Amino acid sequence: MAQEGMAGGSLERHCPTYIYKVVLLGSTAVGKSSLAYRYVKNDFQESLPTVGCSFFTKIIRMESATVKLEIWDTAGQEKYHSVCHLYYRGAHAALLVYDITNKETLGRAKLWLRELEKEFLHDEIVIALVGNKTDLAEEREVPAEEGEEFARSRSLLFTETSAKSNHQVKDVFMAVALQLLQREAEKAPAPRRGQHVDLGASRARTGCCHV
Ligand SMILES: Nc1nc2c(ncn2[C@@H]2O[C@H](COP(=O)(O)OP(=O)(O)OP(=O)(O)O)[C@@H](O)[C@H]2O)c(=O)[nH]1
Repeated sequence: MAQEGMAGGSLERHCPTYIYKVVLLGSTAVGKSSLAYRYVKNDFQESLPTVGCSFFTKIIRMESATVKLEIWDTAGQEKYHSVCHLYYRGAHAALLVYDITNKETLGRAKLWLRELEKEFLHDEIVIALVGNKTDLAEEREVPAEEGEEFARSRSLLFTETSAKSNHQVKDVFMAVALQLLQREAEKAPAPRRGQHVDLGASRARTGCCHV
């Protein structure tokens, strides 16, 4: 459980820490590892094939809370498909990644969505559809509107990114974190008159910090 230390000063403000599991799902070579790598290490490498699953963490400090994202990067190759459900079990959020230069990968992302819908109740998991590789605009096969329209029809977050040129990578993880926090706030019990209530903890494990 994440724990923040005490900072000096007489004014203490309760600041919870939320720990969320975020899984990256999608076909092989759509750029899942590259997105995680760009977000966590702010770097891009041409070759990062995933064997099974790799793991990254990222801490986001916000005014009302600290969010620790545990990012599970799953391998997209078919041979790993049968074990993938083990990785997304217990996830709070999923990024369904496709490659905008390969229409088939959007179809695969839709199949992942079906799998997630079997595993999770509707509001149990935050899902973002992510069209990656916008730097390859000339090779685009999936119009942005198509991804956007599909995401809207299924109430998913939607962003197009480029791990290579660092386009909207931070934004997509931030949007997920904000939606997770918003859900915490919605689930928290209504405050009694005069009572101060911070964002409540439910499914997410929480730690606590005082600043
Ligand atoms: N042009 C461009 N290439 C990218 C981008 N993101 C990833 N790539 C390249 O696409 C290839 C696959 O990227 P990975 O990050 O390994 O893809 P993955 O989805 O993790 O693949 P698996 O581990 O096989 O599931 C690599 O050659 C990357 O350099 C991007 O935004 N733009």
